[in-house]
Amino acid sequence: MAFIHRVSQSSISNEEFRSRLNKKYTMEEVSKHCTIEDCWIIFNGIIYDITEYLNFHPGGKNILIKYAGKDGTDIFYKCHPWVDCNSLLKNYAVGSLAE
Ligand code: HEM
Repeated sequence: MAFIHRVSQSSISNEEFRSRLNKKYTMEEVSKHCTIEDCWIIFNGIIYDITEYLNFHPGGKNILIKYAGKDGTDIFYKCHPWVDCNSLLKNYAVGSLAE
């Protein structure tokens, strides 16, 4: 199953993860990545490029694409507070939100 396959991949090192977070993006920049070919989402201040993950999301891509280029934190917790987003999307981190 595609989803199981993806989560069994090894993830990037903590060092690599931290260095990605050093890259800061403004909300304005994030909002440009709002299409099915180029889809970013913010979760707890971390920006993820979920373009590939759209195909694996168990809730489907249509529901997720509504939050493309936006902050998905609140809706994420409403839909599935038990899901460990940070570890699922670790490999897709591209940066963090500029203050
Ligand atoms: C980008 C971060 C997200 C990740 C990593 C993620 C991950 C997941 C996972 C792992 C499940 C399966 C949960 C389970 O069966 O226990 C799921 C289901 C679901 N997700 Fe997400 N999700 C994300 C964002 C969202 C957002 C923003 C929404 C709402 C707009 C959403 C709506 C749903 C819904 C409705 C289901 C349930 C599908 C069903 O019961 O068939 N997800 N998601």
